[in-house]
Amino acid sequence: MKSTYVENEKELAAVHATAMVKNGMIVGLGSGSTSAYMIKELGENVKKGLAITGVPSSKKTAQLAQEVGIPIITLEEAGFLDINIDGADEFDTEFRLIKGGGGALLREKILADNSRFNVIIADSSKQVSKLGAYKLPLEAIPFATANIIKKLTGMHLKPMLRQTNGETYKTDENNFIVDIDISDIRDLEKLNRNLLHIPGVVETGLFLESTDIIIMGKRDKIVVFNAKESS
Ligand SMILES: O=C[C@H](O)[C@H](O)[C@H](O)COP(=O)(O)O
Repeated sequence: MKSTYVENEKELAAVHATAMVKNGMIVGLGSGSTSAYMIKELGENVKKGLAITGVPSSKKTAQLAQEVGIPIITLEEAGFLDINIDGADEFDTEFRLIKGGGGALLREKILADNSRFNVIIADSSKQVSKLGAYKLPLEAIPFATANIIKKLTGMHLKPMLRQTNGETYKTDENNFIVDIDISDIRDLEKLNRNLLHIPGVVETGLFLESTDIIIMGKRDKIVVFNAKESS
């Protein structure tokens, strides 16, 4: 069970971010517990008259959005998103993220890539000076996963095939997740390129360039990091 203050920080950041969602917008809806706060708040705003459409990044998020009354459409129907709001497992001072703790990294990265503006919402435990205390998730196709794991072992990345309740975890796209240890890696851009070169690795949870703003809850305050202001 997470401490109450972490939950408060998540909710603070999530609610703050919803103020950026205006009438008529198409909104990318992230996955995970922080995004769930954002989706519930947006649902409240929809009940009060906010006219938006959501594009969910996972089946779980789609279900929650429907439960709280946010009309949802597919990415194909949307074409492009006005804003995308999502959580993160870690972020550093260069606006780089590890995502995919909940297994939704592939659709999340596609939404981030198809959005005009990307907002990350997080509690303060997600802020790190160096990415990698959290394991980096990779999405891999089942046919290739055993051999991918051998390659990753050879790269000293300590791969672990993700399991839940004794079964191999499957993503919404019916792929597997392999979690790797990147704590010793210095050049994340190079690592990401190398990982994506392995046939059968569909995507990585490294989000290196997509983030515009990070909204972080810190105790009872909000801290906003703006990528434009820092570059
Ligand atoms: O796959 C899951 C997503 O990338 C989440 O955004 C990430 O794991 C953060 O989740 P939470 O808000 O529950 O910490």
